[in-house]
Amino acid sequence: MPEKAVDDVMEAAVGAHFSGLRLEALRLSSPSSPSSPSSARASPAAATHSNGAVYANGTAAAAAVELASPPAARQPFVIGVSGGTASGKTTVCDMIIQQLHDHRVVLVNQDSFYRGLTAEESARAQDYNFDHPDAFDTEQLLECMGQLKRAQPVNVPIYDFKKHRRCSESFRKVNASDVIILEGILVFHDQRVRNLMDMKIFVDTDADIRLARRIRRDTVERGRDISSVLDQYGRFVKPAFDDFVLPSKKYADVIIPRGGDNHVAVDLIVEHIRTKLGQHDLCKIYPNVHVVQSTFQIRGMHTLIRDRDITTPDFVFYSDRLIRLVVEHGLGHLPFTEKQVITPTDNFVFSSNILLGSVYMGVDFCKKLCGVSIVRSGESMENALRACCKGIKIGKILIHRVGDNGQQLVYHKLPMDIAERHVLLMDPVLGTGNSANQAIDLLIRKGVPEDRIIFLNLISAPEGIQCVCKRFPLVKIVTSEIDYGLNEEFRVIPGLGEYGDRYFGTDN
Ligand SMILES: Nc1nc2c(ncn2[C@@H]2O[C@H](COP(=O)(O)OP(=O)(O)OP(=O)(O)O)[C@@H](O)[C@H]2O)c(=O)[nH]1
Ligand SMILES: O=P(O)(O)OC[C@H]1O[C@H](OP(=O)(O)OP(=O)(O)O)[C@H](O)[C@@H]1O
Repeated sequence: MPEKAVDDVMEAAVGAHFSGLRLEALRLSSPSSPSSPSSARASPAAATHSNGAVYANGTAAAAAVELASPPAARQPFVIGVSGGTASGKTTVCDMIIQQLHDHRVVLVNQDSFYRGLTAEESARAQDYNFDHPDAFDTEQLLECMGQLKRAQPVNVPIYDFKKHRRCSESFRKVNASDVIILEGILVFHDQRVRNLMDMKIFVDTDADIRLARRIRRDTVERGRDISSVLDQYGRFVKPAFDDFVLPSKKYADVIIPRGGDNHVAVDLIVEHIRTKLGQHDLCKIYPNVHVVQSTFQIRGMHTLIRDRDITTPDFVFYSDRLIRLVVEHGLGHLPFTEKQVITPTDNFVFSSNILLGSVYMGVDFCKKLCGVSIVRSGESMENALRACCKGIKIGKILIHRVGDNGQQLVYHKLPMDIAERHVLLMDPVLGTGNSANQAIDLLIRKGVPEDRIIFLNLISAPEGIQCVCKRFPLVKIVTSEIDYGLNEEFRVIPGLGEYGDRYFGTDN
């Protein structure tokens, strides 16, 4: 916490009561500690790691170990879509892209990797087998897909179906994305290409329908006459389908009959992809980590509060909206009991001719709970909790990092009977996890069972999640976004800067 902010809290604490609990002790930067928030984190007594980064003592050392290996960027989800010629692969891909509108999705066509014919081959294009695996430059395809999987942009070649060759000067720039769809007649043929895929879809459409479509498409869009289309079909397209495409169907995870007409299949596929995308890899490793399901609204609010140029009132407004969502989500992890109520709407009982209200089978909220905010930023979450849970008791924890020896002292004011309550611990930013671990440690020493603590925050660094989950595997973490990682100054990146300063307007 910057010194100015510390003074403000000190001042406020002199006579202030928070939620009926008097704040007795505070977490402060010591006078000797530098006012810069970043240096306040890495104390002079901190250990220097072999990579040159400096880490604070205590539990931060655990985070330091994690920092040794940079957080893995989230890998894109790769979907392979195969099927015979004109089976409707493009339509299926378009439908998936449309339905995944709140994610970044890119389409890569295997067609783009046609080798392109030499002048000699071009002169006899009617004798060239475009449906054989050798017609594609699979090495280049693998290279491009590898780059995209590493979240790097690539230049994909552009193939001209009329001239049977690549446009040598122009490329299509494809950016890194959440989802990559690789589509083509032979994308399941090569095992190395298959291995890149998280999901394989085979579009299965009757051969006569495909042939009819192919005739229409090749004559209208690709400048060919019917007899050449039928000749190519009989000599190359059908034999290659039988020899290469159909045998690769066995690798598919999902087979879609009738292609793009099959809306139910596409809906189910999209639902599955959504679930997979919603699960950050860390959520798979640590089942107690929960990320609020992303929507355009949530991403829009994050875009606003992360923008360094946003005004303080707007920062507060959109933070509050996000906090409310996180709090509601967190409350959803509390235990409940079943409860029935009678609604005012009459329900006719035939046997006795009596009108009764209708029965609603519901649940009852957990009563024994309280909030605990980590001062100062955590206090920004108190109103949202109060708005959801009328009259809830809220305690405070303030953590002080003593400048020279890195030792951390924790002062607190907590409800007397906290050991009997479920605790919603609040702090908008989970960085190294050091503050959260100190707070959780204190709660456990006060008798709160580990599995009754739910830590609510807006953004988490993977390092913080690992640090908390390793030490307290039963604590639930509820967050609205997991960021890329920490920088050398232990700040979350991309992050949102000094949350407390921005929220309370102490950032000048
Ligand atoms: N004559 C000719 N045919 C080509 C050439 N390049 C590719 N093809 C054909 O293009 C076909 C591949 O495209 P398709 O899979 O049918 O096209 P698509 O648009 O992805 O198919 P759907 O979306 O499933 O309708 C192969 O069967 C090849 O025979 C070319 O330069 N000349
Ligand atoms: O996970 P960590 O690495 O411990 O970092 C997270 C802490 O940093 C922020 O507080 P800050 O020190 O900026 O103080 P403030 O909340 O009082 O502004 C945040 O609110 C957490 O308390």
